[in-house]
Amino acid sequence: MSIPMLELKQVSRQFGPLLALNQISLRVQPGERVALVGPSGAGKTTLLSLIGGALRPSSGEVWVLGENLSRLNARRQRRVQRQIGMVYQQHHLIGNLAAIHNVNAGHLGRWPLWKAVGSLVWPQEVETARQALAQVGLAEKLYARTERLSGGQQQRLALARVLVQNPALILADEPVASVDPARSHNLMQHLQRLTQQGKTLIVSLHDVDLALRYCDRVVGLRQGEIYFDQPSTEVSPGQLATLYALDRAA
Ligand SMILES: Nc1ncnc2c1ncn2[C@@H]1O[C@H](COP(=O)(O)OP(=O)(O)OP(=O)(O)O)[C@@H](O)[C@H]1O
Repeated sequence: MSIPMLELKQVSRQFGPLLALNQISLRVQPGERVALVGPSGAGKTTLLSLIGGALRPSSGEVWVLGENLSRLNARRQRRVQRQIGMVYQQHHLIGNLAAIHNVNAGHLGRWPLWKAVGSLVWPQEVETARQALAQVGLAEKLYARTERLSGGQQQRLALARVLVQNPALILADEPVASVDPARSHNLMQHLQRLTQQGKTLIVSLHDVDLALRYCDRVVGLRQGEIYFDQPSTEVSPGQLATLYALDRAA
């Protein structure tokens, strides 16, 4: 069997006295499309941050691409990091730069410093950036100032940056927040297409319908624990109602 893209081994994370994640074990194979759903505060963002390496577990182990994230030296950590692309609620774009510079930020883990700095004056790899923007329907926005793009366009720009990075694993934290329903479907279709090209997707979603429609596996989180983990075709309305209702009762 191939090395899992991701493996969490009894991972817990505390913030002071608060146990945000409790003994989470999860294995994700390359090419899987996994949705994290659950009520606010269930631990979805914390889980994605642990996988992305932005947070360390309080106990347990996080393995990505066969490497234990806690045991890596700086060089190997960078190598794993380059294989992880992030799409956030806030797009983390630099507003006063042209779209191309934000797209080219996807190269930063690979480009030497001189090239990254030089590209701000004389944009590098323009054709790659143009193709990535074209893939998300923004071909004509290559030199548009980022802050003049609409929220939905900025979201797609953030996705173009991930396309340029070309990671093996994409982590998306509520990527369709503050986007109208048509754009939400459009963005999810883009993400779905990426996994059809062999990438792995782990996406947190408040919209359960999107999770069921675009992901093949759904992990329900509740109060820091996995409440269910199963193919989206097998998730029942009753399970979902309980996932959210239990939290309200707690
Ligand atoms: N940096 C932090 N310091 C203290 N507590 C935190 C921190 N980050 C998260 N938490 C707490 O951990 C719990 C899980 O938060 P998390 O953001 O992971 O939930 P979530 O499922 O992503 O919620 P939402 O759907 O509202 O984004 C919450 O109780 C939250 O308040």
